[in-house]
Amino acid sequence: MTGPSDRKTIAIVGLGSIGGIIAGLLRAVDKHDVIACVRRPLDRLTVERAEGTVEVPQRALTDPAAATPVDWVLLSTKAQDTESSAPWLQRLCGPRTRVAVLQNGIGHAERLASLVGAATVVPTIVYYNGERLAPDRVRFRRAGEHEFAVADDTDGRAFEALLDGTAMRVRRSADFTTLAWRKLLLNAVANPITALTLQRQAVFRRADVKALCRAILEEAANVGRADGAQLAPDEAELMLATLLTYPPDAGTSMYFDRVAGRPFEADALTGAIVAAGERHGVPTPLNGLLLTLLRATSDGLRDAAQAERR
Ligand SMILES: NC(=O)C1=CN([C@@H]2O[C@H](COP(=O)(O)OP(=O)(O)OC[C@H]3O[C@@H](n4cnc5c(N)ncnc54)[C@H](OP(=O)(O)O)[C@@H]3O)[C@@H](O)[C@H]2O)C=CC1
Ligand SMILES: CC(C)(CO)C(=O)C(=O)O
Repeated sequence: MTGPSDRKTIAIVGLGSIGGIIAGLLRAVDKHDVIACVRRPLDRLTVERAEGTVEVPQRALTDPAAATPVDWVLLSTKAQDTESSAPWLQRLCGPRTRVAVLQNGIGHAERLASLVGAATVVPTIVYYNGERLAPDRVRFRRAGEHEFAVADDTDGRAFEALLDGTAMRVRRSADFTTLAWRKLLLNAVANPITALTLQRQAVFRRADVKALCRAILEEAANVGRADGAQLAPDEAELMLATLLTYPPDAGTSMYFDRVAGRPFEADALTGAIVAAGERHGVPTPLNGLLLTLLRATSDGLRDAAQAERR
């Protein structure tokens, strides 16, 4: 049972697919004070999910100057928007604040180190699938046995406790690096292929796409092993099998960016694999090719959006 002293203040920066879902579910349980840190006003949130739709009022701030230090920040912007979240982090972080990073990719702590002052960074792996249907409406799909993974330490346990009552299942692991690489492998194929083909996950049912994914995954897994991840000899095959457990009509975060004409999270995902390959002397021709295509497509979307605004 939550006592008055267990009630925490939680600020969520990045109220999109992933942040909208966790904000809505935390608010519904009402064990903590949830503040949405947003760029446009928001007073309600609806989360669609298999167990039933949740509709909650939402307290929101639109100006970082109005924010004060909180117990927890949940950062769920795209990785490339981390820098632009700095004014929020500056106001929300104090020495007793924990900043849980709800972003794909590896190296969360390094990405955040210069932005959080004396606060503690808590890396997380997000397994659920989110789709933003409107600024105040998100769709939540579970994928696999857990919604999150964290390190099995004091901060990881505190994150798990924070979500108590939300029905979010948190895996604690003594080998966070391996889990982070496994998730990155999934993103190495799921995100680029859906974004570049402009198709939802049904595209992974094609034999030619599966063969391509297998080759991309084998290359990326070699990099992960060199980076310290304990990956199985048949990790590529395992990841492909995991990918095929997603419903064919599920999208990916990068697919939604393509549809909306937003820049891609290319450098934090495929780019992280290529960069780690360079560091360890492991060749990455396929991931390198994907990275070039992603960057070129992403820049094209940005240029088209700018031209439309003129
Ligand atoms: N979607 C998914 O299924 C999954 C996504 N992830 C990862 O989760 C992270 C978030 O992805 P996702 O939720 O899909 O992304 P979205 O694009 O849906 O949401 C990102 C949100 O960040 C907000 N934002 C960006 N910059 C700022 C800023 N400076 N201040 C305040 N808000 C800001 C955007 O606001 P605005 O609306 O104003 O643009 C938007 O609401 C990514 O790292 C992604 O890879 C992980 C697992 C699954
Ligand atoms: C694994 C997947 C595809 C789940 O939504 C994801 O992490 C993303 O969309 O970024």
